Amino acid sequence: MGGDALIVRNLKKSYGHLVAVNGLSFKVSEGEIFGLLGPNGAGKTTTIKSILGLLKKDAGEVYILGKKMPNKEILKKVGYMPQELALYLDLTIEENLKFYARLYELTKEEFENKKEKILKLVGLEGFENKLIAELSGGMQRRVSLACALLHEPEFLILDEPTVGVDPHLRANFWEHFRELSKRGVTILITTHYMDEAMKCDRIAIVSEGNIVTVDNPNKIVKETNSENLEEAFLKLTLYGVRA
Ligand SMILES: Nc1ncnc2c1ncn2[C@@H]1O[C@H](COP(=O)(O)OP(=O)(O)OP(=O)(O)O)[C@@H](O)[C@H]1O
Repeated sequence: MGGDALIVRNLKKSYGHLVAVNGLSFKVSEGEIFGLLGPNGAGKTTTIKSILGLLKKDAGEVYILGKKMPNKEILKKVGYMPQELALYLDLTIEENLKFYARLYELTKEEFENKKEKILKLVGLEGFENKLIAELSGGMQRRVSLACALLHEPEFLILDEPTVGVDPHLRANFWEHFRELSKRGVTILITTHYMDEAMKCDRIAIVSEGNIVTVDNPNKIVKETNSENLEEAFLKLTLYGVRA
């Protein structure tokens, strides 16, 4: 692993009186798969959106790939899969992919080359002409992931990418994430699945806008004297045990 792909310092974000992110600081190394784990409402999505500049942070500093955010140029090197569906329902899979390709300024040739590969990865070859509205929820998530990966980003931010995706494809996705990481792509991912969190190099457990612990998931299990990550997670987020 190389230098820091992401530096977050003292990030704060409130919605009115509600403090969603309460001064988070963490770093993610180049090529690392870093998970954000936390109960519903812990502040994970707010953290991600503030990192990307989609939400205006109240305080703190964020650097992605060495550049202070917000920075539009850096966003070209970032792939983002939001939790909510960011697809045009009345367009086909191919038309949605094309839309993202234009956004990321891919040439027609680059698009054609990458399209096949990406559709295969998400298990949607042959479905190019299907309307998004006609797809199942899981299939729509797969198209969203394809859109985030199309321009081969150096930094991937995935907000619960595998919700509604069947176990077989979930395993495929994770194999691909690991391959990307080996090639130096950095991945910041949120998940509620403990088996996925165990596959991360490190995780930050977030609760009520604060980081409770950041470490390798196996170490967190060990240091909280837990049988597994789920038990460690419950101890850390319900009973406030520190790892
Ligand atoms: N636009 C908003 N306006 C007001 N409050 C918000 C808004 N978005 C989020 N919140 C609140 O901020 C807190 C953090 O929400 P956030 O979506 O960041 O949590 P999360 O950890 O991503 O949750 P989940 O696991 O359910 O996706 C919650 O209390 C939520 O209700």
